[in-house]
Amino acid sequence: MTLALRLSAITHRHPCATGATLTDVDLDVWAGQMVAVLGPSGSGKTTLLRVAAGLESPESGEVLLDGVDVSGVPPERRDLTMMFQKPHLFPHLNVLDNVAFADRLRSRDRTSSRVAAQRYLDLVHLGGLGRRRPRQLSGGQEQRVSLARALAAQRRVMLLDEPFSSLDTGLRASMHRLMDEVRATLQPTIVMVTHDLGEAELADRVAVLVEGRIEQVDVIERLYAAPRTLAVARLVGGFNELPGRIEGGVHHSSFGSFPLPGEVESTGPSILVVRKERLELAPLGTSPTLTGLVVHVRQSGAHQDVVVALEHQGVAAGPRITVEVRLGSTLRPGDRTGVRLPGAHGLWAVADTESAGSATAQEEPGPRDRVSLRGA
Ligand SMILES: Nc1ncnc2c1ncn2[C@@H]1O[C@H](COP(=O)(O)OP(=O)(O)OP(=O)(O)O)[C@@H](O)[C@H]1O
Repeated sequence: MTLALRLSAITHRHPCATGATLTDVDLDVWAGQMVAVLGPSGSGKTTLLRVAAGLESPESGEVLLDGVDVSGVPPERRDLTMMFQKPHLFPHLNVLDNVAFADRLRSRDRTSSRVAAQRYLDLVHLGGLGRRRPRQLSGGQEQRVSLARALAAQRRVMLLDEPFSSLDTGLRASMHRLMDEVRATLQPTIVMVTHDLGEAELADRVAVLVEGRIEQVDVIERLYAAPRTLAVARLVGGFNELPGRIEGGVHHSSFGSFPLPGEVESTGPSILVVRKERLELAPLGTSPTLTGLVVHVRQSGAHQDVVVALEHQGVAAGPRITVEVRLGSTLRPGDRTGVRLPGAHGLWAVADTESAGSATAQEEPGPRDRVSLRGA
């Protein structure tokens, strides 16, 4: 596989901003693949795309296209195209000529650029709308035309900045299906920024950006199963958190001692992060791992989330954990219940940097006071 785009050690600071917007960001994008940059609002996603496109200059670091440093190359001469949340179609051109525009810029003759544009319009299922003006299109159609135009430009890398976030749920789902089709047909190289986990699932790999730093680059399944940091776990969502400490591959807390999978190798303060769908409610008589009081039962999509305040020394004042129940629950708030944790293969732990930070003031933590992931 060829490395199409590499962002190497990018640090960026906006003029007048107090801190850096991006810090030491590395990102590799292989030809034909799609990488999603997932992060909360303000984490620096758009700035990262703008640096790649040459619309912002980083304080340090390099942007390489096919191995060539393009840091000094202006945006219009970089082999990249950008697609935004708003389509930005040319209002005075019809749909076909909007899509043919990049070819016309490359001095291709009108007829053959229109023939090529028609193929891209067919690909986005708007083959019959070539003669319309952009104002005669719906929002979803405009975004399809915008996608066709970006594809027709045939640039090395497409940079998509939350392109579907202004569409309603149904249209967004149909754009996601279209992206799958387009990727299967043309294998474009794509970097797409999004704050939507469902959208990130379209990509081959997801780079999680939090406060300007890449916290993890992984396939989506690993983000669900093995987040590297608490920030990643919280962004992905659906994790319960039990603070404690790891010693010898076992997580210890006032709620018990739980062996961790072999790849979690650490000592020190750490938080057991357990997915809500991996927990089970268990009757009290069956020696459950934990006990607690139901405080809330709510519908979550097709499932129910049962929120349980854990008991510690007979008082239900511990952390609240959520158990996802697929078949519905007869439990009601105020009921006492047991909860069973999965075996080691379903458990994961991340460094508790907040506790580790506060420990520094009282005691000097040892050099091994962090969670590291063997083989991750
Ligand atoms: N031109 C600018 N000057 C100063 N600060 C800026 C500028 N543009 C963005 N910022 C700041 O940089 C940070 C990152 O902004 P950016 O737009 O890259 O984040 P984002 O993750 O794309 O956010 P969103 O998802 O809300 O679009 C924010 O704190 C923002 O306020």
